[in-house]
Amino acid sequence: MKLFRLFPGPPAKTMVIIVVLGLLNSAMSSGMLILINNRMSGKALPFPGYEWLAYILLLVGILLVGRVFHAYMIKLSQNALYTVEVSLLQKIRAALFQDFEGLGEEKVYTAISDAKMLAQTPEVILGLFNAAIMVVCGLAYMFWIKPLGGAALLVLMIFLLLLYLLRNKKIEVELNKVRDLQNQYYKYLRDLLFGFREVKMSIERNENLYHDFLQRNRDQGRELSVKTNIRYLNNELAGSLSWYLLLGLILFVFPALNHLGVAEMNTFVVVTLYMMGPVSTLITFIPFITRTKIAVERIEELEHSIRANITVKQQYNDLAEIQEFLNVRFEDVSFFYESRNGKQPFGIGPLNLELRKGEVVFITGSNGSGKSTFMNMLAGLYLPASGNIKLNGKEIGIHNYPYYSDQLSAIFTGNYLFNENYNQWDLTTSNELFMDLIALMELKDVIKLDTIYKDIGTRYSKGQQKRLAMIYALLEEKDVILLDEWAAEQDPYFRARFYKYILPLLKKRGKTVVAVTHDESYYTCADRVIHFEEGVIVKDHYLQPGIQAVHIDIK
Ligand SMILES: Nc1ncnc2c1ncn2[C@@H]1O[C@H](COP(=O)(O)OP(=O)(O)OP(=O)(O)O)[C@@H](O)[C@H]1O
Repeated sequence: MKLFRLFPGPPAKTMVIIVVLGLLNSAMSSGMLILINNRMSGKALPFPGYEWLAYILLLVGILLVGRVFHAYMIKLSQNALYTVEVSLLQKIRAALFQDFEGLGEEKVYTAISDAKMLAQTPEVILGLFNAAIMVVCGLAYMFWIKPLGGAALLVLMIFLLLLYLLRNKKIEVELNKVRDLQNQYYKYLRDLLFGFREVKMSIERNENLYHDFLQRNRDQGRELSVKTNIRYLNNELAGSLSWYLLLGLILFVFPALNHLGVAEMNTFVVVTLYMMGPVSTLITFIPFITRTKIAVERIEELEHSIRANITVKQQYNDLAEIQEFLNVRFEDVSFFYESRNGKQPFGIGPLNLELRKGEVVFITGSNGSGKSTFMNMLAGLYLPASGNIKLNGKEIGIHNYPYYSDQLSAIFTGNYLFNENYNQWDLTTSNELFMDLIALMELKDVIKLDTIYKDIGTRYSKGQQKRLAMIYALLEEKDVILLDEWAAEQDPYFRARFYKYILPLLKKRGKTVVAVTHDESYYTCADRVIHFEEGVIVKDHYLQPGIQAVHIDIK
């Protein structure tokens, strides 16, 4: 069964424990049933005078086995949740960036909540097994007492059960509609919460979002929920009434047909009441199977849609040996995004270029020309569809991409600042490099050293966050730094400082800088300008120091 692949430990061992515990529990529950029934009907047991002791022993036994049963179940469920969650996180962290990008964060969140749902599986299977044994025992007991009565009861039970399930199936279809409405509701709610500032800026947008989407959705949700829940209630009531139908059969029909005596009638009633709980457990299992199937499929789909076969940390990788960056070469490299709606996807290449140690290279080009796509390739985040990338002459294959990326620092547009110091940098005044970088980025009066990782989003402005990102990138002390429109959020003063002071300083310190920029007036600050249009390099040239603005040929 696919499901067991997601759980820890050998399935056989788990099954044996479930079977043993289930049998023990059922044997004792059945013993209790027989004991109560015999006491009620005045039948003698093989140990006259000690029925009370048997009763106490059975009670203690049921309690103890139940305790072990449930403790085992809790452990099994938590282990299952842990295994599924950890394996998902492992796969996600090792996933190729381009696969992750295509996935979307909602799918990850859904898979994690699916994992939580799957964690209930051991509990449900255990309960189901137990319930099945109890129902079989109850029915067998009735067959043993009166075969015909038992058979009649079984047939009626199956009929009522099928009726219940049929009605429930219809309700489930409606419940799916409620769920769809709920998903849409979250989408609109997300727009309200994340776009709150924009919502406040337009009365029309505010009114329409509320009346035409949020409120209308909630109206439909309320209407459908009331209808569905009442249907559900009716079915549940019909389900409970079914038991009274069965009891009616035992209390009135069977005696009228002279089929059951009083003692047998009592036994039938007790057994029927005893089976009520286990039968409902069996019924709830059916929708659970459907939900589990969907959850397993969704998790598997996620696993298949990400190529998670790259081991992040390997025992040995030849790129890890590289001490100094010399050059990176693109040889006939191309890349294409996935095609959507049958449209021709955007692609770049074939690209042929070499970036050398100590160069300050600007990547320029109009919007959508492929600059960021190129930067993602250069960073080792997008794998080429064809061609080769070589670092210091060593070819980068799928197995050593993480080591290639690890040689570079990068600040992307919409750069993310982490909540924790995952690199475990020394962020105290005793770290000279750190203090030097704070001064370089002119953040002395802004950074509170003890709270640097707290409230990043609110404490620092966008421009300050970029400067902080630069500090972290330079703390990595890598030879190459990639910047995607880093200066876009900086004020004119700091922008000039970046191009005219910080970049030359980085070059002096031996860094190789590749920066995407639209700041035409600073193009002269580069050693080399590479211009993109429609995914290809249309101009790649070196500048002489001190020469005026670069002339760019636009196709
Ligand atoms: N994840 C993606 N999936 C599909 N297409 C994408 C994706 N990201 C970008 N594109 C497309 O690739 C093209 C190039 O995008 P890219 O971000 O590389 O341009 P850019 O030169 O950096 O533009 P800008 O100057 O606006 O930042 C665009 O047409 C864009 O629609």
